[in-house]
Amino acid sequence: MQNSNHVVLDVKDLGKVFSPSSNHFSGLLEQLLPNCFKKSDEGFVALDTISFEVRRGETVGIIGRNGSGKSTLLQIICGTITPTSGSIYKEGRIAALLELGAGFNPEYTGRENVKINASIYGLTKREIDSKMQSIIDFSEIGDFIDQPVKHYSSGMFVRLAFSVIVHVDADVLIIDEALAVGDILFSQKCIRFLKEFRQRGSILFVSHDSGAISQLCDRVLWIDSGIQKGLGDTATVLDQYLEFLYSTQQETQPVQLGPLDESKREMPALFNHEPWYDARKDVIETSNLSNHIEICKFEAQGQNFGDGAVSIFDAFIRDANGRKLIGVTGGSQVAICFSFFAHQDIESVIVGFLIKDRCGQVIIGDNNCIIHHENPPSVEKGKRYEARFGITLPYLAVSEYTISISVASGNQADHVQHCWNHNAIIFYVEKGPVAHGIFGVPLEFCSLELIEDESV
Ligand SMILES: Nc1ncnc2c1ncn2[C@@H]1O[C@H](COP(=O)(O)OP(=O)(O)OP(=O)(O)O)[C@@H](O)[C@H]1O
Repeated sequence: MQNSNHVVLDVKDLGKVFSPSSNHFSGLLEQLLPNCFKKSDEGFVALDTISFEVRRGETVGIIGRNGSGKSTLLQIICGTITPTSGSIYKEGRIAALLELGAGFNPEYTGRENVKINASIYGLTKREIDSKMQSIIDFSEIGDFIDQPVKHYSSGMFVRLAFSVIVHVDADVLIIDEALAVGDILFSQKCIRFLKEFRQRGSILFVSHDSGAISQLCDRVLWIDSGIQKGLGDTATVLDQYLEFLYSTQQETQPVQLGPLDESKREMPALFNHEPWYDARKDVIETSNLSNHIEICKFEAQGQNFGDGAVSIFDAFIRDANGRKLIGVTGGSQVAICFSFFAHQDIESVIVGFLIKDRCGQVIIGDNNCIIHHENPPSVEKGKRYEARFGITLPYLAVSEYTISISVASGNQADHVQHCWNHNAIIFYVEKGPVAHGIFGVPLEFCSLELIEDESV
């Protein structure tokens, strides 16, 4: 289904204040993390004037750190918590997968809980009976369906609860984080269902997993400490959120440096070995499957964040001979490069890049941590440097891509961002040989062998 302008969920100026006595746990958290908490005279402000809408056929993601108010918001929308202020307009049948086991009675069997749950969603007894086997099959919990759910693992709870909402013909699905529980095969099955559901319904999806959010969501709402920090297209809001997670640092210093004139510089060959071998290379390169990639110029004014100890002033792609490229084909050896100026001496420098697709999903990302693990590089104040990552480009699927680049220091687990540039390089792929998947790799051979002849 195409997104329409028809609004199925309209949340306006929603607020929630928990009374001080309502939860000892939040009181404890408040003592431990005082900066994360806002108080009002009446109690703890869990949500403060949240407004957004979900249109028919749209998938909206909700992100935010732990305790930011995501579950509270979903519970208010589902009617299990009353808001302190604001209003909600809802249309159609809403099915929700909230916290683990919510809505299940632990003493009843899985089958009994399915009956109760499905009837709450408005299914008749006849409908429930006709769908029961399919619900059990989807959940893959087998004979456990006749055990009391108090004996279920958390994964089994999610399987059964998800299976119920798959079968209730909802117009709007509300999913809280739950896909993180359970095994990867079931998670993939759920993601496949949600992708298919998007064709006919709307989804509100809470997750800490920006990969899942970028795969599924058209727009994202970002909440922090109960305050709406962002609402907009997925890639933009995920970038803002990432920036915020690093935001203990100050603004980047303004970039005033231009690219260096390379016309008089000798550039040595960057690679000393052959690129990959693809048995289809000649066909691909001489046909309209050639994976031509058009590269845009570095945008100095692109979004930066970091503590400003370095300024990135150029980013580009070089070919194997070191020439800056405006176009390239998938399967070529290239170096993803960027130059920066060091405003101070820095040790243990980490340089890295992320290639993301149009939805903000990371396709490839790497840094120098492993290659330089024995001898991490340092930079000196007042000097310019160029970071280069030599890779063989895979064949990329038709899309628009961006490359984010960064300079940090420390180690993989614990580092300070000096300068992160979102979307430093933008490039486009208009055609290519990728048959399935996100990108293609060389097909070195493909054969069909006779292994036994039973006709003789
Ligand atoms: N019943 C309650 N009484 C008092 N405070 C509550 C209550 N329920 C939630 N809170 C507080 O409201 C805040 C928001 O909680 P909520 O569970 O909505 O956050 P969240 O974003 O879903 O977190 P997480 O990502 O960890 O699931 C937290 O500080 C929490 O302690």
